[in-house]
Amino acid sequence: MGNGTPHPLATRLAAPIGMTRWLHCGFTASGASITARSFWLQGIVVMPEKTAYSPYMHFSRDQWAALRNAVPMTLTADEIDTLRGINEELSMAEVTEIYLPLARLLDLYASAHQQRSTTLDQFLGNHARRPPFVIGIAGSVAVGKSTTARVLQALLDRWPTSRRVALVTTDGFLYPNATLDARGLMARKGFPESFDIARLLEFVSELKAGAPKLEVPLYSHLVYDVLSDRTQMVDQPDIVILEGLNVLQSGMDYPQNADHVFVSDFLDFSIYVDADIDHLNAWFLNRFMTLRESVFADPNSYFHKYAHLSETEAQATANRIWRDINEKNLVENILPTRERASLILTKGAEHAVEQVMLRK
Ligand SMILES: Nc1ncnc2c1ncn2[C@@H]1O[C@H](COP(=O)(O)OP(=O)(O)OP(=O)(O)O)[C@@H](O)[C@H]1O
Ligand SMILES: CC(C)(CO)[C@@H](O)C(=O)NCCC(=O)O
Repeated sequence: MGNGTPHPLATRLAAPIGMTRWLHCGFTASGASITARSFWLQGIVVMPEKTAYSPYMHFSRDQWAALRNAVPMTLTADEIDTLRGINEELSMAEVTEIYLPLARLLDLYASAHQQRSTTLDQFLGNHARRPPFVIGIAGSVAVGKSTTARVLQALLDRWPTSRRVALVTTDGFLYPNATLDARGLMARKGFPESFDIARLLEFVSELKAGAPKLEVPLYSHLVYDVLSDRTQMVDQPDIVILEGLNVLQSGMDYPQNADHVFVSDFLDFSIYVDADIDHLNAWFLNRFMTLRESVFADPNSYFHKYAHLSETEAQATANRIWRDINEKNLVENILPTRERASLILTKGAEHAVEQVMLRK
């Protein structure tokens, strides 16, 4: 532990970002000297989050929602149906107040990126390059990354600039269960060592070079494994949304990655979806209990073995999986990457975004 690496206990203290939250920092000389109000707690420097040096602009929900008014945006009934299909619990207020302004911002950034690429093409005398605008979405298991990614894909896909938007999840780059099992890593799914990071880096590097027809492995939550007979084709889209708990992790998190190139080196914009750890636990539990009534009944489901459990046993199982795997991974490997994001969405108990932080 040292040199800016947060102590696990320190990250445990980090509640969702807000006016009253205290932010951890490690044993760095700069961290210790920034604020006179910092104090020592069990060997950790703890300091108020809102320092004069915050690299973020903070928006309340209302301030953020107001940013959609600059350009009037309307959704047709069909488009609303599409979004309902993504997640029945998603409220339309959430789409119009949070995701529409965000899609507008991303569209502006994508246009600027296109102009920059054209300038570079002129300089290089190479007009064949088609590098996409790559958006990363990071956050805990069960925070709603997939829902956020699908809503943004649907909105950007229908945007008047009509760009082609591909959605890729890094879950496809997990090692198959057979490999994880052989390495004793089945209880470490989602941790850095469970990913084929070299393959993921090769994909993002080729993607950013504008390569055509890239084949991406697919993960199934139903069978709880990488699919051996299906892949996804990514063929020079204009925008790629790369969703996964590891998209902001650095080379230091991956000792197996000797090159020290990061996935985030290939991202043009990144979003961290954040929520209080107690909300995350509740959402994971709710999802587990809902799946138990539907998907677990399917004999192909990896969790079929849990279908017969009583409600109390099922809850205990879900809480154990949360505590021993997903919460641990969040505290040790995901939460420490939050402040690397270009934008942080902080959700409240009902999934409504309460605060938006955008890098200056
Ligand atoms: N905006 C939202 N409004 C209401 N419910 C939501 C929203 N986003 C996600 N949820 C619910 O939260 C749970 C987790 O969402 P989702 O599957 O999108 O998370 P995830 O971060 O992609 O998780 P994982 O990493 O496990 O795939 C689901 O039950 C989903 O229905
Ligand atoms: C596949 C991941 C790692 C991320 O989506 C996650 O959903 C997962 O399976 N975690 C392992 C523990 C669990 O079964 O929830």
